[in-house]
Amino acid sequence: MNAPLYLVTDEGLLHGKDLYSTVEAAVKGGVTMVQLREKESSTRDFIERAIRLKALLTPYHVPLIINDRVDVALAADADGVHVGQSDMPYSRVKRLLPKGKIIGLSVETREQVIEANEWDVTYIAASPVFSTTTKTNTIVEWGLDGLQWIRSVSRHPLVAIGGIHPDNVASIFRAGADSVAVISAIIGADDPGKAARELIRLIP
Ligand SMILES: Cc1ncc(COP(=O)(O)OP(=O)(O)O)c(N)n1
Ligand SMILES: Cc1ncsc1CCOP(=O)(O)O
Ligand SMILES: [Mg+2]
Repeated sequence: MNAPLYLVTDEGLLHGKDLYSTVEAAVKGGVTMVQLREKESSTRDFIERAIRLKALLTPYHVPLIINDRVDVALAADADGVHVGQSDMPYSRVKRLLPKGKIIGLSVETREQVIEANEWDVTYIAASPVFSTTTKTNTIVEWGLDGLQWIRSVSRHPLVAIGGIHPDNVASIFRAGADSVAVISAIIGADDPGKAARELIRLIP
């Protein structure tokens, strides 16, 4: 996986901006992977957005990941799924998704990091690396020390998510992350393309 700048969507933070033009601007600015994260919408709306995003992203060769929902990923022929520790278990996701699809997994505890070494996930996501108001039902912040610890024991590519902005991007990569995933730093920005360009410039 080579996706150093990972954009996760959140309709609630668009503040009137259009989802598709926001994502396209961010991709033009340097985003290398996109996750459609819909916590409120109906299954039908989720699938419709996934199909539109997939069509938008394909010409840019940017993979589309679906949060939580394997059925939506299959319906939209997305490139993969991201699951957390309360979502469909890895073994089921693996069985349902065609070979070659991306599987991302959130890790919130040291035990979960060790357990993931048994599995062929595409990446693990340290969740959250820093506290964030975008998602509050989390256990504990990994911090930079936590990231370093994960890097030392995990065999998987490491994504960091939560509270990431231009001032802390470089330190996150120095701690061993392969990728930063952001919501508010791009989705909430007045100029999402510029925000993505600023972040990509800071990635070593
Ligand atoms: C890249 C990435 N990392 C972590 C998460 C969080 O997943 P989860 O813990 O299942 O929480 P929800 O996003 O489903 O609320 C993520 N979505 N993406
Ligand atoms: C989805 C998710 N999972 C862990 S933290 C988080 C939210 C990240 O949002 P932001 O980049 O705005 O802090
Ligand atoms: Mg989830």
